[in-house]
Amino acid sequence: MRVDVVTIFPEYLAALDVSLIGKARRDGLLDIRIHDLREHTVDRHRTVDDTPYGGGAGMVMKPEPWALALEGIAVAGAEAAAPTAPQGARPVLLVPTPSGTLFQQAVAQELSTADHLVVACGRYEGIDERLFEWAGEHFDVRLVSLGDYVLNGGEVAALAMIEAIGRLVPGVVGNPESLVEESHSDGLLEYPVYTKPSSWRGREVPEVLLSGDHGRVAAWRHDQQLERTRARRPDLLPGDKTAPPLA
Ligand SMILES: NCc1ccc(-c2ccccc2)nc1
Repeated sequence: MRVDVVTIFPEYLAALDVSLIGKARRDGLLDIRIHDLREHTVDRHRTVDDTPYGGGAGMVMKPEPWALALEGIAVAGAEAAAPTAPQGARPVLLVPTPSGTLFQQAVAQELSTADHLVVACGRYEGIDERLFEWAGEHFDVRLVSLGDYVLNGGEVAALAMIEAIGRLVPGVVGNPESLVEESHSDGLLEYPVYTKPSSWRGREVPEVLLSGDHGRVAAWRHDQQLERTRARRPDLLPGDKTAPPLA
């Protein structure tokens, strides 16, 4: 998967050089490129923002630098893909924003199959809306939120989304088994985990986990998932949310 990230703070994305995603880049599984939006400004002050029409506090990001940056990426992506992929789907333009649809595991799963992901990290009060209208002609535009809170820009959310998506690309996680029993992969929160020592500061590992009875362990773990989901995220449970409490 090719991932291009556009930002005025390229250094913010240095975390993508580390750990699992960093290894996937070095292994060639993820082709991640970071672009400085200011490289696509056309004035000597390298202006990326201006005051909002209609007044109000803060500044708005100008559309032209974004269009120039995204055009260059779309062309480069198409050229890089041309020899192998037929005229494939349009690149996905992923825009972290508090006004987006909720980014969830199902969205990460869907986007992990994209050939080309372009992530636009806004700052200030956001990007001129006309940029997204223009981008719709060239990209599959996805405005997505991580949750109902506001950051100072899209970079932190971009890191989270790229990790959530990138780790699902085949080969990135060594043992695909570990992707199966994760929170949200089966619609429930994950069960509690334990490791050595079996007795720690007077606290014991649940006996069932030491029993060697794989059937009992699986049943106990599923019960724990249900109990945790009911207690912490009843909204994830299918059907009647007012299910009676556990007996
Ligand atoms: N829901 C997480 C999230 C994502 C993006 C932003 C953001 C803030 C300012 C400018 C551009 C994006 N804030 C929160």
